[in-house]
Amino acid sequence: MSQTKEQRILDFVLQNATCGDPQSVLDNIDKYCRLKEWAMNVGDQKGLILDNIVKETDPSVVLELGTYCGYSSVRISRLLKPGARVFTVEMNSDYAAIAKKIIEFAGLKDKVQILEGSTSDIIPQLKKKFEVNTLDLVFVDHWKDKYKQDTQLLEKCSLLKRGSVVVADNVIVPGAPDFLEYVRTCGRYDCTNFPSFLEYMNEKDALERAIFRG
Ligand SMILES: O=C(NCc1cccc(CNc2ccc3[nH]ncc3c2)c1)c1cc(-c2ccc(F)cc2)cc(O)c1O
Ligand SMILES: [Mg+2]
Repeated sequence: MSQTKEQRILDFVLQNATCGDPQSVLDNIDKYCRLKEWAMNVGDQKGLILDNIVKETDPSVVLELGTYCGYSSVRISRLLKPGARVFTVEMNSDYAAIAKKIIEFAGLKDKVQILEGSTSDIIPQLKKKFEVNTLDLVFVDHWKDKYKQDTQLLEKCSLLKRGSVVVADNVIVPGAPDFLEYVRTCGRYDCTNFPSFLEYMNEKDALERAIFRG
């Protein structure tokens, strides 16, 4: 059966990274996607900015929208204190299967729970089904036209508290203009833009950090 790009990324990690070493998993995904085949991981440059935001926030409960191959799940969960958790939502079951293997290879399966399905269905279940009270950090990296509606859904489901940090990837490329306009003008967030570059390319991109005011 012909392989997918995501299967080739997984194979490269299994053959070249060190089992139980999250940094080697990240380094090998970045190496493959820079040298062989581009893929939509947040990447090493935006990844360093994300690392700093995670370290500053020191979150106990993280929600990620858009798992893909698990690169940012590994990136975030490798920095968490014992007992802290990442819930990551992925609608594409092929991506979810690859991510599961990459997260397990990195030795982080006890910190990360992959929730398969649409954010629209899963976000309203987080409190009752997954025993979430509020979220300390949200990393938004799924369909760009769902960023705004899902941020509003998080508010509606009372999953954000004062100080909850929402970080969005790709606010320049592909862009999420309605999300940016919303968080910057609705009066409920303190926003900061972190200019960087599109993963593995020289094109400008940015992360946006929106801290919920409560
Ligand atoms: O589009 C992107 N990522 C999102 C994404 C894309 C496809 C499938 C899914 C499926 N996953 C999923 C998960 C949960 C969900 N809940 N509801 C729906 C749903 C869906 C998600 C993306 C694109 C580029 C990019 C491409 C081309 C280019 F030229 C420049 C830049 C760079 C990135 O960094 C990106 O992140
Ligand atoms: Mg992205």
